[in-house]
Amino acid sequence: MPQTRLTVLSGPSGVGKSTVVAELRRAHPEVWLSVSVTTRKPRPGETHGVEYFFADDAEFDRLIESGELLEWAEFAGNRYGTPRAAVLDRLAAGTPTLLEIDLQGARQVRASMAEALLVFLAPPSWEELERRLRGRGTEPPDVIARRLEAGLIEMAAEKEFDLTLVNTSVQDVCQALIALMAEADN
Ligand SMILES: Nc1ncnc2c1ncn2[C@@H]1O[C@H](COP(=O)(O)OP(=O)(O)OP(=O)(O)O)[C@@H](O)[C@H]1O
Ligand SMILES: Nc1nc2c(ncn2[C@@H]2O[C@H](COP(=O)(O)O)[C@@H](O)[C@H]2O)c(=O)[nH]1
Repeated sequence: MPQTRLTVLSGPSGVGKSTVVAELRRAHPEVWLSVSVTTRKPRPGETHGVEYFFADDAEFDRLIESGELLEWAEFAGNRYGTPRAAVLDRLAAGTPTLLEIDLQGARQVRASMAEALLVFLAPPSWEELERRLRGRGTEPPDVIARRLEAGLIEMAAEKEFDLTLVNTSVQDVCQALIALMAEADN
């Protein structure tokens, strides 16, 4: 089976990346989403090995030093990284493969895998982004402020991506994303 092209989905915190990816995987279970490692504490309902592999700082340091991460970044006070081997195995097997990561991680993927498809997920407006992030209710106000600060930087980097999808409708974004992934492999 041919090697597939890696797809990366990025965008500011609260734009709806996880929501879009969950819908995409519901409708297209053949797509494989990388499970990242993070030093962030689990939110209620999150399970080790499902949303994330939750790690302490020492374990994260070890993963960096051993070269086991394809990319990693510090985001709003926590570290996040993509386990390298699982991604390379899936790509080699021809599995449609998706990363949901921040801007710093997307830049690292671009540097190491020039052929990757980088998709920027944008909010319909800044006000709607704030509404979604606050409405999710998973972070205290100081963390929301840090995430919005990072969001300003992410929004300014939109042009670095191959294309932008505006998350007005989760269904529409999923359809566009799956079409892009199929196109990228042809
Ligand atoms: N198209 C949409 N219309 C309205 N609300 C949406 C839409 N997409 C996502 N949301 C809502 O916005 C909130 C943030 O979504 P989500 O957690 O998926 O964002 P995220 O980009 O993954 O955030 P983070 O980067 O912080 O993990 C959630 O409450 C979700 O239900
Ligand atoms: N560079 C990376 N960024 C990642 C990775 N996994 C997730 N993320 C991004 O972190 C923020 C915050 O996520 P949250 O779950 O705490 O809300 C968000 O932008 C994610 O896309 C990763 O492996 N590398």
